[in-house]
Amino acid sequence: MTLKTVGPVLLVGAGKMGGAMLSGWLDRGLPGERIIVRDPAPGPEIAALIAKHGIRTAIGEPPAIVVLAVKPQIMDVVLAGIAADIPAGALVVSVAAGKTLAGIARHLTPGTPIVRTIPNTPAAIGRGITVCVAGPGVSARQRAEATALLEAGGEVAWIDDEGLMDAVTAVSGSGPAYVFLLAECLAAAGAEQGIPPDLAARLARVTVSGAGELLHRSDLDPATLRHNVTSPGGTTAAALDILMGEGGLGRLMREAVAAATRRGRELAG
Ligand SMILES: NC(=O)c1ccc[n+]([C@@H]2O[C@H](COP(=O)([O-])OP(=O)(O)OC[C@H]3O[C@@H](n4cnc5c(N)ncnc54)[C@H](O)[C@@H]3O)[C@@H](O)[C@H]2O)c1
Ligand code: PRO
Repeated sequence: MTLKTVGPVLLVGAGKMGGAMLSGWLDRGLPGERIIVRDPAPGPEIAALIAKHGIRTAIGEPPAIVVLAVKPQIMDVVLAGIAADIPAGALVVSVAAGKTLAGIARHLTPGTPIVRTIPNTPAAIGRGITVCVAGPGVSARQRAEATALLEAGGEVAWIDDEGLMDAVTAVSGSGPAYVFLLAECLAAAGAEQGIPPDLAARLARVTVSGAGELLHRSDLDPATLRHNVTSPGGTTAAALDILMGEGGLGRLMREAVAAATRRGRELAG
């Protein structure tokens, strides 16, 4: 199945995540006329995409896929409002953190096929990863259709155990924020050592994105790439003694991912 034949797709919520997915779909050739966007307050960039690509904001041809990309906290209210507009047999794809298949199904006609997913914002440039779990009644064709749509944002992985979704959210859904924080902290630390702030920010940005690109292109694992930077007794080793020491990045990351996983469970509602 190709992206060009997917849909029509109704996107409910075109904020940071829905907007990133929309950009990915358009960049990779989903025609604007096969997309409907429902968002009471789209940002200027989304409004510009809607105008440029002739995207509809009201339902005409019934959608074959409905992508739910509103905040988990308002999902129940939004679902109650749009349930009647979801045609029988249409596939519902949720990207909401925490919200379970059963929690979404409660609002929909019994038997509605639902796929719960967690994408991430690099989907905007086709470099994200989306993890999916299918509810009962999702056909092989609908799985293929969901995969084609989500692959516009990068890689797609299917899992069978919905219980893993909160941990997945904590790793790949939230993960880009941890990497951006690393760039912020690296810049701030460089400035503290006397580098002018603008240059420190540039060094951090190019270093983090360059290291990410090297990881992306290389066949080597991250530990080997790290070893390749680390001369025995050198400067990197001195820094890694801190970062890999007790209370260092390993422990902080474990605690951070555990906290995000717990929060996902709370958001189930
Ligand atoms: N941002 C991420 O990195 C990320 C990653 C994975 C999953 N998610 C999930 O994506 C969902 C959206 O998160 P976000 O970060 O894009 O939030 P956001 O606030 O940027 O976007 C939400 C959008 O929903 C719109 N909206 C509000 N009420 C609506 C309604 N009644 N009908 C239609 N649209 C409505 C808002 O105007 C806004 O544009 C959440 O459920 C979140 O868990 C986000
Ligand atoms: N952003 C959403 C949140 O912070 C879900 C993963 C990334 O809850």
